[in-house]
Amino acid sequence: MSEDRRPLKRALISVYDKTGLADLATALSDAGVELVSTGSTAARIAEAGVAVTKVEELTGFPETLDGRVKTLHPRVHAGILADQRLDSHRQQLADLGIEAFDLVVVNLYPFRETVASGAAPDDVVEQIDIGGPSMVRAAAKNHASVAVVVSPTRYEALIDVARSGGFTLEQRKRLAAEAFAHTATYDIAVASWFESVHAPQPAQQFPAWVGGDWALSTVLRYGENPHQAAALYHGSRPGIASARQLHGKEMSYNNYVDADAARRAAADFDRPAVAVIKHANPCGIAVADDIAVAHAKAHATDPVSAFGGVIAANRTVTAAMADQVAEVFTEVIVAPEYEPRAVEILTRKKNIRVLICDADPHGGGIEMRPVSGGLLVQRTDHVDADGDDPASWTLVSGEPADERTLADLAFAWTACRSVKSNAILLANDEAAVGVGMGQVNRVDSCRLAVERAGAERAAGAVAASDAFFPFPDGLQVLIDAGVRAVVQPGGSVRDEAVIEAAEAAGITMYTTGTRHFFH
Ligand SMILES: NC(=O)c1ncn([C@@H]2O[C@H](COP(=O)(O)O)[C@@H](O)[C@H]2O)c1NC=O
Repeated sequence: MSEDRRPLKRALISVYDKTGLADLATALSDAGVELVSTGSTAARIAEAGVAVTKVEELTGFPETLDGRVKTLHPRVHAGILADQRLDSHRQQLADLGIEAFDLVVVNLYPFRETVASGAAPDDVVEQIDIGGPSMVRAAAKNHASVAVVVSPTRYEALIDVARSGGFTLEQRKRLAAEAFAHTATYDIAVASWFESVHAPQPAQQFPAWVGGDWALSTVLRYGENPHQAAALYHGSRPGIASARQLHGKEMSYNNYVDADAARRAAADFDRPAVAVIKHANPCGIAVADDIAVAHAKAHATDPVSAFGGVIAANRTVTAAMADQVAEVFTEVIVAPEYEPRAVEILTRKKNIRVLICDADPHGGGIEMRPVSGGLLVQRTDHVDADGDDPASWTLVSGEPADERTLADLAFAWTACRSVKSNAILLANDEAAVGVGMGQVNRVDSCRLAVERAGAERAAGAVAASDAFFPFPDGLQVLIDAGVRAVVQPGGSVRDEAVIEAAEAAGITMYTTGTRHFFH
């Protein structure tokens, strides 16, 4: 037996979640561990036919105030906190007639779940566990003497250890680290609820404090580049970090970034939509009545760039779409669902990563981006913001668009939102035909979009610009390429000159009054 291994002789068990409790109590008792427990935990252990001492027998004080005070007693906490390496602590316990604990098993009141259930504030407050975290923190602090277990997922290992002589110091330290993370996560949930929901400051749009709560999902092979170590963490909201992978190699750092961008792009549309992403930008995006048709159109935007792309669909992937996808080397496909036949088709391809993720990519309504020394927080950019509905647009040049042109403009305007600024997107038949992305001036984005489209597709296309044209030069590039209608936010000090250029060319131009920068 390792020197720092401490046998488990006496355990305090107080759990809200009784999963696996009877088996645990039976196994611990069989291994010679004496059990002390709170109200309904003790009742459940006794029901399993296992000897247990009620905590009130230990404290000589009844569990009171509707359970608000059960274990908050020196006889409990001295038993947890005594550093059993110290003669003085052992002596003091002996003088006080208190027995030490070697093991604390606690799980907490379901605070998060109670909030999620929509319970009334008073009921939520009642689910703030006080005694539980106190015991967990005390045991974690005293890991030199005590092992602490905060999750039923650890019971199996705990039983093995109880039978084989107890935890080593290294193991107790790991359990303590887990326990402190557990209570910290719990307190972040409580503090966040108080800050944002229970005690908001109406004069202030954003909370005075934001807590982070990220758990390691996996260590990735590497980061953006092979020399960068990287890992994936997940939070409490569902999203790409918790997507289910049905097939394919391990997701990479860049795969996650691109899959997130792809989902964001496809989710902006109500109709079936497909986005093909490369380096976080769409190289193809389209809508149609059928998801396979949307994919065929999105692929046709730029078949060269689609090679090695990341595809997101906002509908169930059909066998017809899967057949098309299987023909092109694709890194990742992510969708809310797949037809069984589509999975069969896709999983025949060795390299494609097939992901299911049906979480709303805009869920939560808040976006956070770390910057050095801080965090930028903003409300999520929504396509349904004022200005996105064509009915609210202002016709500033040319004839009002016919139905088809207006549908193409609305598509281009929405699709343009997922293109990194400066963004210009040319579209036809509700599919992108040329995308100019990420340029440091708008003229270059216009040139790029036209070049990508090619002369034939640019002529007669519509165009969307994510922000106003600061000069007529960018617009002129589009006009010269034969673009028939343009939608842009407007609002430049040179709007007049820009509108004049549109009028001189006789093209239709709408302003939206809303900008959709994306960095
Ligand atoms: N108040 C206390 O002294 C106290 N001591 C333990 N608890 C919690 O009570 C629960 C277990 O209670 P029971 O065994 O009655 O189901 C555990 O989730 C534990 O974290 C307490 N409850 C809340 O603070």
